[in-house]
Amino acid sequence: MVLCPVIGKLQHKHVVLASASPRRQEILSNAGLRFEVVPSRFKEKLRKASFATPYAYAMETAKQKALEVASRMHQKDLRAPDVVIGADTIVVVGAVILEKPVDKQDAYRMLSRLNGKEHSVFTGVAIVHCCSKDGRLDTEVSEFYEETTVKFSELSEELLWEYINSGEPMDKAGGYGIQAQGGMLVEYVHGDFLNVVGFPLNHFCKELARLYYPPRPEDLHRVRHASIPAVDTFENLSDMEAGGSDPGQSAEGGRGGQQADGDRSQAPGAPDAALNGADGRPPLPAGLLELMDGFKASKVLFTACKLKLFDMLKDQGPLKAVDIARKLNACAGGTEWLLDVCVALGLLEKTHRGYSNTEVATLHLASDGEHSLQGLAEYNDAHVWGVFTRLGPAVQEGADQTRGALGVMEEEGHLSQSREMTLQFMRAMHSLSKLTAHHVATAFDLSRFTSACDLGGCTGILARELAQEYPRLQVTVFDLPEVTELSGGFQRGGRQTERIRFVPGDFFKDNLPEADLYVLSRILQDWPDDKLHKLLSRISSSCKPGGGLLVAEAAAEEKERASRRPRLRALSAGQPRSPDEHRWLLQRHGFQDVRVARAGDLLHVVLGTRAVP
Ligand SMILES: O=c1[nH]cc([C@@H]2O[C@H](COP(=O)(O)OP(=O)(O)OP(=O)(O)O)[C@@H](O)[C@H]2O)c(=O)[nH]1
Repeated sequence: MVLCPVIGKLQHKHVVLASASPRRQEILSNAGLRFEVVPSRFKEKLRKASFATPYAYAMETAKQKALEVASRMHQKDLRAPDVVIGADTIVVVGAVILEKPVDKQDAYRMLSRLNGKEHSVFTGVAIVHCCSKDGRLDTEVSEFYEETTVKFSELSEELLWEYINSGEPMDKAGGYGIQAQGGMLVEYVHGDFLNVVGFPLNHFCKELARLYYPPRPEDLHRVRHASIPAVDTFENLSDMEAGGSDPGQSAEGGRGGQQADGDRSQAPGAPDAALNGADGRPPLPAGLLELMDGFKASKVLFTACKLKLFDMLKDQGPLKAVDIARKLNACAGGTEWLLDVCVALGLLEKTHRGYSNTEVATLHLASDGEHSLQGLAEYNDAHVWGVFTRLGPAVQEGADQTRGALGVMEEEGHLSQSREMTLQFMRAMHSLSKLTAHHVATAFDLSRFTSACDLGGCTGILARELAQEYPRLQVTVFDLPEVTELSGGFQRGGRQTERIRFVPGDFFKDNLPEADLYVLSRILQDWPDDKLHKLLSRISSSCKPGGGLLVAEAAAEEKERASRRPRLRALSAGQPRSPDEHRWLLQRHGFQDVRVARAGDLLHVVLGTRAVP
């Protein structure tokens, strides 16, 4: 059976899988693909440091594996197969790339690195189309990669060795097989499971769809496939190839209702498949209606946070509406409305005993939790909300476009306004940094540095994470005096606090504290080019040769730049820069060996070493 019709496109072609991996063979034959297996002899010895990203390395290795097989087969028979597929799977933890262990000790080293942590698994895939012309081999290569995040539980030495002695780790990237006993080591997986096993089947089908069903230019505005198009969509597209009816209509009505920009939410205009009337009336624009109401939902969330509703229910819930109203000193009717909307939004639960928080509300909306986003909600309500009400006039009148249509940084100008505003800003940054600090601190191995200075480090969340991760590191948080003065209120005790100090100052004016490593986390995006160059040049002058600069910014690879969150933020904070732009900025300011890594879902991190001037 061929469920995915695009696989059927390869049915009559001579397809070769250039891989000895039994897992890849199984995944592809389970999908209905018929192919010959010719393991590649390409030695996986490319210089990792010469690649900008780990996935670039995996894609190049996959390509070389496939090309080696294509040219060997061509040389032998003077005939090449039609298609050769190559793949390479790697595990990335911090800045380190792990492949297959060479022996048990190596497997132990790998598994110890992964123990208790999150890591990324990348599989690079190359699809090589071959053609022999006048005895010469012509190839056309399409390549892509898929990333999956995997977290290991905390595992005992005993368990690690037991697993290693089972023999399973030896032919597996990172030293574990998630599909077998290695699955027991894993706490969670985010992304495509088969990608971890060795072949991202879903992305492969999308890539085939892209190659075999390119949309006609006139259909581009209508057919937007982020997912593998539904079977009926393909059939219509095939009809189109054969000169059939207009596929655009049915493609829109099919299951492919996701946006091409990578956002998983339904496209605003995309119809709900079940409501797509056959009577010629337009389908209900459910996504659009949801967008129209989006601001109301935000305001409900902000109001409930401001009233400290989630704090009250965390400590005292479940409570009846009248009791909540009494405690809030609010009107009973109004309170009940608010509570019921919170239930509808998935923030509260309602039973015969009254209202209580959902798990997500207790975790992220109560003010004292480790993962609380209260500060962000409060800041968005008090400030960003107002900024966005000026969007219309700002678009018309054309504010300073370098900072986005609104011409203001969300964070700009408030620090000097009032102590309360500064605190609100700090609470928002504190909330956000808690989500990302660990990823930033561990994106690269920073153990060679003994002192770090986090410029604009605000409440010291990242400093704390750095100190925790690197026991030799002394960390300075350098921020404006009005910020450092208030930062004490955010500190928790702990041994690593002894290695953190707060120094007041302005990074545009004052001498920067001495350090081996300078850190800029979510700072560069807030400044226009002239200021940014000024700041980088000041850091470059203070940084000794061999010292480092670590920059963390909103993830902004091409596909992400187009997606919803960064786009909305860009309205008030300017367009995020891509990893390549950051690499170039660091190089321009005297940093070499610049490397880029992902830090969780939200950020990318760039690390450069100061060259001898
Ligand atoms: O959870 C799992 N993770 C990884 C694997 C298997 O690991 C290897 C990865 O190695 P590589 O990409 O170099 O592929 P090879 O096996 O050497 O085959 P090639 O001939 O294609 O180079 C891969 O086999 C994964 O399947 C796993 O099984 N589980």
